Amino acid sequence: MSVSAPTRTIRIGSRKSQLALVQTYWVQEQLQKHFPDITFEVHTMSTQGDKILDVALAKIGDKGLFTKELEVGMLNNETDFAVHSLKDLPTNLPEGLILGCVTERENPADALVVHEKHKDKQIDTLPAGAVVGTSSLRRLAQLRHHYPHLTFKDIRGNLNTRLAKLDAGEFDAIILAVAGLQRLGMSDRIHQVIPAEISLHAVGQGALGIECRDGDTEVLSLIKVLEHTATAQRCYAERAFLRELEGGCQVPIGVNTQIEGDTLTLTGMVASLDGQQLIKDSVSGAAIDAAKLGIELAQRLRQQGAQTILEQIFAEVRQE
Ligand SMILES: NCc1[nH]cc(CCC(=O)O)c1CC(=O)O
Repeated sequence: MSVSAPTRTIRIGSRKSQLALVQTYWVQEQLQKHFPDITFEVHTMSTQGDKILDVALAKIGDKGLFTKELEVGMLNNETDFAVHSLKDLPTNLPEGLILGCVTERENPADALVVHEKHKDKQIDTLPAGAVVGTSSLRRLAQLRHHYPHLTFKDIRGNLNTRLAKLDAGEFDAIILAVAGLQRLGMSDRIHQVIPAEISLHAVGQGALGIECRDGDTEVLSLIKVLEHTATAQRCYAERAFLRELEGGCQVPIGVNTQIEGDTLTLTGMVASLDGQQLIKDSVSGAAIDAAKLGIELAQRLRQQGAQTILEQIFAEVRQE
């Protein structure tokens, strides 16, 4: 009697948002092509971040707002790996889990999306008092620094909700990640790609991070086929920089990375919430020493006053 080899099923954890699903189905499709004999199943879950929609993100101290439930699924052996927007994945992962793969990055920059009445404007020509929506302290601090005449207002909800609020006239403009709009087929809403000189992007922005169990060599060998080395090196440098600086809450930290040959250049900034202080510097070195470069840049910014800015922010958040 012949017994055919049982087909292995790999279970992928994902959030339910439209963006999360587009990203997870992309990973599923790529892996299915590489491994036609394995079945890849998507298991969706709601995370805390999907449920709490009425509180400003910056005030929710808990990191891993969009990842915790997915991590519990892997630790309980209900799923085998999880697909995240890398920028939502905390720099310190729970015991037993690792960042197993970083995929090729889309444009990591931020985009300006404007209300129709400002279609002839750019970020530097929006009128004084124009209301700009963002929930990110990083975007807020950098834009306030450059454009103190603009008014900033918190905005929450998924991409479609935010765009609807903009179109309804609640905001003159909003800031969103270029990558998210591209992945959802809404590139036509990108009015301006904000230059890195004005706003450094978030750590990991535009890349996907695949998290799995530490030591699960089978799953690791599968997901590694989607790894993009240059993106991974850039993101390891960015994540080391953030890990070295952050405290217990969201902080205005931005980065930019470039790779030329074997050399990686990491630029990073820390700003005060009012945008009045902004400390920025760069380091270059071997791309294979990515994490070391991140730590080195963090130490340099500390020496230039970043520590004082961060302590002030931690104290303010604690008081609220
Ligand atoms: N937490 C929100 C989030 N997480 C990932 C993206 C976009 C895609 C990316 O940066 O990879 C977004 C939306 C945004 O910032 O506009």
